Amino acid sequence: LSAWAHVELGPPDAILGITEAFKKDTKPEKINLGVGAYRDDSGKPYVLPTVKKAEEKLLSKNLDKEYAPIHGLPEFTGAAAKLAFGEDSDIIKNGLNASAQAISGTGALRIGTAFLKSFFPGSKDVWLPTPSWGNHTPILKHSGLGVQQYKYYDPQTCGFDFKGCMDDISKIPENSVIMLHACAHNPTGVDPKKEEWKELSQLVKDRKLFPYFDMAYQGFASGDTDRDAWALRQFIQDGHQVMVAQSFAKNMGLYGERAGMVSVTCNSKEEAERVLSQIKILIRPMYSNPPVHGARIAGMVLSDPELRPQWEQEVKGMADRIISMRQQLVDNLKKEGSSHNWSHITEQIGMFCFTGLKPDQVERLTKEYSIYLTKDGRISIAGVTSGNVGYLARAMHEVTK
Ligand SMILES: Cc1ncc(COP(=O)(O)O)c(CN[C@](O)(C(=O)O)[C@@H](O)C(=O)O)c1O
Repeated sequence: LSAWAHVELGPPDAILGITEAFKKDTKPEKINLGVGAYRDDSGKPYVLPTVKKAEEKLLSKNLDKEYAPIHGLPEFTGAAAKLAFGEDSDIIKNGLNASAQAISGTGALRIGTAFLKSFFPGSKDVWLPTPSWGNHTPILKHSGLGVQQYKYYDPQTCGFDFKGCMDDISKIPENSVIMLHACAHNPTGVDPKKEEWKELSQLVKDRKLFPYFDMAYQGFASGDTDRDAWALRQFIQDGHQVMVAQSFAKNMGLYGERAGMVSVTCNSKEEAERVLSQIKILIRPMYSNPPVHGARIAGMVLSDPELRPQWEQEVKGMADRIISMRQQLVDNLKKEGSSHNWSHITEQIGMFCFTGLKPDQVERLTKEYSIYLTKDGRISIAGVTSGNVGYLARAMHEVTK
């Protein structure tokens, strides 16, 4: 009898499994709106020109392939910290951030939650918005933490349930961890307004909650990297200690290079050194040290005086294309004669649109039109192009008549 006779076939991943199904579909008009990966207007993956330029510069340096430090390449972690906290942030000036390169945003969340499990002095429950990124719960469970939820999305308006969110947060037990999406909330695309963020910050402080920011889309939401880090920086300005997970998958197109970082803000340089030492002890038995190529690219793009401004333009270009696709989708839905209010499609921000489609309507889009999206009705606007937006609008109109 095989040792694995008892192993059951697990379900496909709710998000990445959509791409697997899409690849099997042979219909020419098929559209993949599942995974949050940017495509240009011809539906092709986009390698940023600054990333290509950085790779050429790196190649000419003939670098070795030695191990990176456990907590990553300093030329990456230093630049990534400035991107998140701001070029002239006191956190950076006073060395108050304990920052470790991670295996993209997922790795940053995994290490950060493992650190919370071992060292957070309060509750081991982490409070997620409802809904949140599908992988947040499995990551928290992997780290041995509990998962609780607070209200966030309002299905009636397809917008932010600010009142419900504040009510729920006011009931979260003190000294718990609260997960916040810094910008471009996944899966809803719904972000609090600045005034609402300020009230959330005050309430999180009153409740003595610890904010863990997941910032996977900095620059990709509004097109401006400072604007997209506003909530994180506002919380820090309001005196919160924070943990933040960064990803360069979307804003630098480094999906498969797995470049990310986890940072914890501390009260002194000495405390940051103690915290980092413990993060390194968590990393070493997990994967020992991170991949160097993506970090070298990201570090160079962020700090090279010629590449940095170009990159900011490229990120803005991606954000702008998505914003214009949102508008074109709404215009086409109107042209199809849809009587629904689709204004949430242009009010939401970032990679995703929470359409409000019901599971049976989602099912029809896939079965009858070969349009692939997650069961919850989330579509990646990055998969919409001027070539397929008309077909998408017609299909959405047909299934929502
Ligand atoms: C909120 C959030 N946080 C972290 C990540 C991690 O990303 P990475 O590990 O690649 O840096 C994603 C990516 N989420 C997806 O875009 C998505 O929801 O489709 C997709 O990449 C994924 O892995 O699910 C995300 O949406």
